[in-house]
Amino acid sequence: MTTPSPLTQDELKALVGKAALQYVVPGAIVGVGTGSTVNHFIDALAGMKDQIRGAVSSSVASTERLKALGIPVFDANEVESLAVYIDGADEIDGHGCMVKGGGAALTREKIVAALASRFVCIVDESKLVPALGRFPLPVEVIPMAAQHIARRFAALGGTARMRLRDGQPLVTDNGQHILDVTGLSITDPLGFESQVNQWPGVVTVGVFAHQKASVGLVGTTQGVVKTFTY
Ligand SMILES: O=C[C@H](O)[C@H](O)[C@H](O)COP(=O)(O)O
Repeated sequence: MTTPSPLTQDELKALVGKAALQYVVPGAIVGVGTGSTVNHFIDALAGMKDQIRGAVSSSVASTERLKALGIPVFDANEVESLAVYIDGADEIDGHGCMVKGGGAALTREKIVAALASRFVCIVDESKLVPALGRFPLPVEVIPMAAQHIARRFAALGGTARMRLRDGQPLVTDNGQHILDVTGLSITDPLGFESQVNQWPGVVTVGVFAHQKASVGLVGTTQGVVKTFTY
């Protein structure tokens, strides 16, 4: 008897991306996040595009993918609210608090998530953590404030590095830069998010605690597991 080979991380992402379709409300506009897991969701969503009005997207990359598949994309200013926002995460704790921004889309992700009544987070099991802080924390900053903000993180015991692309500071969809901060211990995600949000020059901190996930769908080798619903 042969043992089935374990699923790859990408296969787990595909599994959970497809499972998220059950949260899409027919006839509605769906909030769509960014990243490799969400890309699987977008591809699956194309199969039911005739049943939805369209999407509000959190990045140029997701917008391009949605449009290429024939899914209409609305500007966030055109909608008052969304029933559901579906997005991945770089890590998620047992309370639904997340670190996001590994794909530099954190600011628009927070904006679209804020419009939604329900945040469905789709991850493979490698993203589950007992407490936030394993993944380098992305922080979108106004370029002229980068060094000042890096010093503030150093005072908290962290090390901030400018994210580079092709040897130059990465420029986000919003024309800003990203600092990736290691060495932090985020014991109070709500308080930490509020604190960093107040620093001049911070556009968005990648802790999602005020807008945490209401549903967690986790792709595991045993199938998709719903971790919590608030
Ligand atoms: O900025 C990017 C987002 O926060 C992503 O949702 C996050 O990085 C997870 O991406 P992936 O599904 O590719 O691991």
